[in-house]
Amino acid sequence: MPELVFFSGTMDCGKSTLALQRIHNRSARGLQGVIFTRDDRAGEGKLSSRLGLVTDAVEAAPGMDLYAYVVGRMTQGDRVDYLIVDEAQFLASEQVDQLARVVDDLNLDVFAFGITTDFRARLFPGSQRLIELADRIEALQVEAMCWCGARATHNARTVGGEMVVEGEQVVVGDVNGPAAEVGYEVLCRRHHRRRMTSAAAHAGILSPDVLPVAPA
Ligand SMILES: Nc1ncnc2c1ncn2[C@@H]1O[C@H](COP(=O)(O)OP(=O)(O)O)[C@@H](O)[C@H]1O
Ligand SMILES: Cc1cn([C@H]2C[C@H](O)[C@@H](COP(=O)(O)O)O2)c(=O)[nH]c1=O
Repeated sequence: MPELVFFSGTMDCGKSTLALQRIHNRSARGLQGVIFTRDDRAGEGKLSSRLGLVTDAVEAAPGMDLYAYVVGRMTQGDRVDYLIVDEAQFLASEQVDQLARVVDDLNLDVFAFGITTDFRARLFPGSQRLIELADRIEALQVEAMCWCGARATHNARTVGGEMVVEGEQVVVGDVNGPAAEVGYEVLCRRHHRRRMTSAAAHAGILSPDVLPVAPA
């Protein structure tokens, strides 16, 4: 049975690498997929991994009907065996519904890859809909790590090196970026809650909620 699978995790946990490996393994067996992405750091119409691999992809622009696009490709005679969707968190909710329709009506596997929550630990619309509709949700086995050594489960945004909790939901960026700009760092929940990035920890800054003692 074809499936809608959501491979989810934090930033920098290997999602795009896994997407590229799936494409590679299928293409080695003669299978051809439609590769969608949205707002990849490498630029429009690119699916890139931090390991240096990159492939061309179809930009899943806002308002684009992904089901109609796939039907159009098949109607013009293109072979379509499966779909890969990277940066799936950025999809609109209705675009995820269109992916589910690809599975159910066109009998194709759809593998979606994306981060679950934003820098405020709130679901992205695309991720929320994937959690609601996916046949399976897979956590990546190569987990990203917080600076404390725990498994990283959350994404922090930094501006000028300071963790922020307000701002636009979508700001394309990278981990280990220049401190002066918008950057990201993966953290465990404890340190995300305490707003303690690696820089803050090394500076010895203690959050007020380290000791949950009510003021006298
Ligand atoms: N120089 C490196 N050597 C080995 N592995 C690396 C290196 N740089 C990045 N990686 C691996 O690539 C992962 C990030 O892969 P990527 O597919 O870009 O992540 P995601 O799409 O989840 O943000 C890192 O977690 C790490 O495992
Ligand atoms: C947490 C968070 C991330 N983003 C952006 C930053 C990156 O461009 C992508 C994630 O890409 P990755 O391959 O998984 O590293 O999402 C954002 O726009 N808003 C956020 O809150």
